[in-house]
Amino acid sequence: MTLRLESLRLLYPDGDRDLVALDDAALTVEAGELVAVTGPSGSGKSSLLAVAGLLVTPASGTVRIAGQDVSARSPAARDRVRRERIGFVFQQSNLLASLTALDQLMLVGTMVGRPREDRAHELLDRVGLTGKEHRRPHQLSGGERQRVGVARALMGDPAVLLVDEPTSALDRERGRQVMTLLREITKESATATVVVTHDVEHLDLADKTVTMRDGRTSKPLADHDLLPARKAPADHPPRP
Ligand SMILES: Nc1ncnc2c1ncn2[C@@H]1O[C@H](COP(=O)(O)OP(=O)(O)OP(=O)(O)O)[C@@H](O)[C@H]1O
Repeated sequence: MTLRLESLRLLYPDGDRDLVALDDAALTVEAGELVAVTGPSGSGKSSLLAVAGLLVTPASGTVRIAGQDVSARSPAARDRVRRERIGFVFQQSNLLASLTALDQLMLVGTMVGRPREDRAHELLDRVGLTGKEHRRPHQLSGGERQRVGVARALMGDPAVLLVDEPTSALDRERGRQVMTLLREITKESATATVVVTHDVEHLDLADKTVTMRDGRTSKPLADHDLLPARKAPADHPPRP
């Protein structure tokens, strides 16, 4: 399903005036596509993710999933869309300290009405954590915790995957593994994936990159626009 954000404007009260966090921001992410959102601190990246995830209601503009305007619905209906259609992966993985990896997934499975242990095992296997299902967060590395976070987000079979700074707490190699995993999952599960990242090093793993500045989104750039030298020549045969 396609995620489409159109003409988003988001204001935060700031003394006697409003701070404009999103200003005519727009983004389209097709199913099976990973779009990176980058930009300086305070440019509106987290705000864009919060609006896309129906956590915050914009002053104007729309959030469409599969063509339907889900931003205009009642709070209860938006909660349902969030539960049934959207998966979140957070910066610090946000795992519950007392739960094992398996139980982190089962908790979300229960919340979305699908507490399937076989699916939880399958997902933990998919993110490379077979044998570590019964470990608690403090018994896992930072990269492993982040991978539990990815598996957990997939328990509800989301159409839209929203990921906030997945590599910021990881070293370069582990960060790249997590980004590679997100790319693979996006293709396999056909999610419309948005990854907010400061980490320009891994932008080649995105299908498109959008840069934010002062609440505005740039025109999306494809990988080959950003990094022409890295593309294999076969991808770009010389024009006759
Ligand atoms: N809850 C809030 N109340 C008031 N202003 C806010 C709030 N959240 C964010 N802002 C402001 O909105 C603007 C956009 O913030 P946002 O967090 O979306 O930026 P960001 O690009 O994600 O930044 P960073 O990279 O530092 O996380 C900033 O000027 C910020 O100070």
